[in-house]
Amino acid sequence: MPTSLLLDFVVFSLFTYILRTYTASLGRARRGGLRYPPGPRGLPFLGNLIDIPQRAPWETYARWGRQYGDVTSISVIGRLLVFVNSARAARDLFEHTGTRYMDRPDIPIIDMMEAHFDLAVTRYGHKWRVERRIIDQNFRPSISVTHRPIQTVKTHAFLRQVLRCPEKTIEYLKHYTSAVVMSLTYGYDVKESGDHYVAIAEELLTLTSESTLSGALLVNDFPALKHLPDWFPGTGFKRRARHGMRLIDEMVNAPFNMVKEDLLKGTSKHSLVHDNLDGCRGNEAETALKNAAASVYGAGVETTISALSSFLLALLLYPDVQTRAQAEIDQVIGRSRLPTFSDRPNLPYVDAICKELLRWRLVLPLGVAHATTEDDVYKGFFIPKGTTVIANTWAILHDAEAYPEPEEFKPERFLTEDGKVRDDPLLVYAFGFGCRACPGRHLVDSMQWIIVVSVLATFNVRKKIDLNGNEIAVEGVYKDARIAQPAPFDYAIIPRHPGAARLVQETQGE
Ligand code: HEM
Repeated sequence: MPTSLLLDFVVFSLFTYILRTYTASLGRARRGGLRYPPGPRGLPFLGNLIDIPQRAPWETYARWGRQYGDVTSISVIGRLLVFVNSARAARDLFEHTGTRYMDRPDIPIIDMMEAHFDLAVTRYGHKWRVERRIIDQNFRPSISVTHRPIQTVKTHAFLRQVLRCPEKTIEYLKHYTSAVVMSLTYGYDVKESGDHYVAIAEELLTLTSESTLSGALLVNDFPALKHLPDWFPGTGFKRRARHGMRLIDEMVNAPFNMVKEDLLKGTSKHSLVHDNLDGCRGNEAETALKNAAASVYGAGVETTISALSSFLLALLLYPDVQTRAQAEIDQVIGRSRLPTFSDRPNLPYVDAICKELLRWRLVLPLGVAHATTEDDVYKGFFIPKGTTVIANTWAILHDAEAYPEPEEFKPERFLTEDGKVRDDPLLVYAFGFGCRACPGRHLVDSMQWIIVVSVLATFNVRKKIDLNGNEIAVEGVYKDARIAQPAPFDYAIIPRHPGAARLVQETQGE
């Protein structure tokens, strides 16, 4: 029996390969002799599967970009992948071609989990437009301004937590991010530890992120595998998919139903769901709202935590940055009050730190993969409909010509000679491209700024001292993951002066 199933698998895989090769040959007919974008030569059948590195793949793709051209392609088991390695090519493909590059690729494990609630993986079309509109309307700049009071209250709660237990600062940064997002989306106050909704969402995000990493699951390259029975060796991905479905059901429905119940009881607070439920007519509209709300958590929390964790790391590795920012804050605000959003125009160096944080350790070095909705020809190379197109944002924002010494954390690169904040045309690509660009970018802008300025105003972040009185070295290493995450590192964080601790304590009861 297993032998016949193994045979089935081989037949299915060959079928997949032949189908892709056949589709490619149709493509060849359509492309009238044009070649695919250049790239490294692959092996028969596997193509470039073994050329995809597990560590920092964006560096390899950038090298291919220098070797073969800004737009490079490889083939993985008959599937074409295109990498975009320069700002100019990204503009040409993503901004000057309408919606031709605005689809998402199919990912078999995502289909198996039925994770289509998530806007970030939703194919371009009606469902995407409806759910995207809900998020755009609730996070556009004029609405984002109204989110500031919640961000300020949650920031002060974070400062008090750090004062009480500084060694848990990273944990509290995570709490701050989910607290802001859950409050804006569902009007829900996240518990300080062991929160059910946060635990479910975190488990699901880890599961999907591990399952979609390149090479992580064979089923993503051989979709035919999903037809194997559950007991067949190596089909653990099926259990994983079923577990994912259960988590999704809980993550999408539980907080949404909580708001509905609270509305009936008259205890619901203002939030994205609360404010939009009234206008919901019918099941389809309600599902769209439910999906949009869950997408905000799915796309907004891990990404923002990544940027804020890199902030602590940057302060440890670049102590001069901390000193200069604190001097600016002392001069503009003094030491007798906490910063507020109205101080922002007078603190250009703090703004420059926030910009450099988005560039230095990119939250999503390869963005989120796009796909083509129709055939295209770029500079004489053929890119067929359905091709996965990956923007190498890391290569764009680490280009040494645009950003000298790109690996260094240098906020001053975002200042003009007379100390004003410089408008940088490329940084926006940290949030993606065209109509798929991140709808949460205005929220991030204020959520990140208020934490950065408040920490700098009240605490000193220093290297931790070991039992022998020596500083513990900080390597600044990142884990291998789709969303950048610093590997655990040691730090000490102490109030800057006695008055700072008092200011933080005085926020109790807000
Ligand atoms: C530092 C924090 C963040 C970064 C760097 C970031 C970056 C990105 C990027 C690169 C994309 C893909 C864009 C593309 O396909 O070209 C994206 C998509 C998305 N982001 Fe963010 N994001 C952040 C925070 C947030 C927040 C707080 C929200 C909450 C509203 C959010 C909601 C979304 C959604 C819903 C999508 C999917 C958009 C679509 O496919 O149409 N993000 N983000």
